[in-house]
Amino acid sequence: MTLFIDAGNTRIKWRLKPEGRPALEGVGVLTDPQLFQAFDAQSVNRIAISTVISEDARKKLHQQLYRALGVEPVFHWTQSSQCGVTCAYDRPETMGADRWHALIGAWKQAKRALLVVDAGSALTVDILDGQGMHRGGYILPGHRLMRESLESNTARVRFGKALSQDPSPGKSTDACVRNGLSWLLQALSMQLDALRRALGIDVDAVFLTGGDAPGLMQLGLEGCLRPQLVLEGLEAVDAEVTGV
Ligand SMILES: Nc1ncnc2c1ncn2[C@@H]1O[C@H](COP(=O)(O)OP(=O)(O)OP(=O)(O)O)[C@@H](O)[C@H]1O
Ligand SMILES: CC(C)(CO)[C@@H](O)C(=O)NCCC(=O)O
Ligand SMILES: [K+]
Repeated sequence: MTLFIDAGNTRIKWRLKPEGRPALEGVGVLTDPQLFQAFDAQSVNRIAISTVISEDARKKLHQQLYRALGVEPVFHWTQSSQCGVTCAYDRPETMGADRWHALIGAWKQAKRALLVVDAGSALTVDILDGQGMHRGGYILPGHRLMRESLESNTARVRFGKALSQDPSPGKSTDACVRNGLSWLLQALSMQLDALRRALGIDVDAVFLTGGDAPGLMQLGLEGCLRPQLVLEGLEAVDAEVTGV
């Protein structure tokens, strides 16, 4: 069976699909040596990967998987056109494979104009029109990266880790920062909503994924939560390549 992997900048998500049995899924971090020990070495005969990690980290992941499972993994990258979706980039190979696979996962389901919001380490927004043409997107720092950049570039702005869902003005450093990020993400939700309406996209065609997606929904962003959207697109791409 095939092992599907989405290796992001922070976390790695995987899915195994045994025939006739429910899929096995998991989340981990690349530095965990136990990560792949859960897989039965006998039964995995193909590994398909979507990744945005550095070339060094990618080579390491390749080695780890080969050692653990005896299978050479196949890496899937952004193409100019695939599975009905056409990339807007002049240089498609420079667009993150996670964005591409998320778009394909969403297109496979919706087959109409749609938005994908991936709120992971970075937050990305991508637009597809009703013909599957990618109309471009946005890349922003994610919630954790925004907090970290504030913390590491100021001396006196110190605050707690807990996320806030309160966008009201703060009256302490901690509340100013935490509520400030909520306020910003609420503004982002409003922008996304305006974009969606301007493009005539209904709520069911807004696909939300990534660790911070539930938080965005709590701040008012409407859409469908699809935590495994990248893996879903990766599966479609791999099926097209292998002809299964
Ligand atoms: N258990 C968790 N571990 C890490 N991040 C988490 C967790 N729960 C929520 N988050 C939030 O999720 C965000 C990271 O999302 P996600 O796990 O999708 O990242 P990622 O997939 O590793 O990132 P990317 O794919 O963009 O590299 C962080 O900004 C953090 O606020
Ligand atoms: C933007 C991220 C980090 C989101 O995971 C990833 O898709 C990436 O590394 N992209 C490369 C740059 C681009 O997509 O244009
Ligand atoms: K991601």
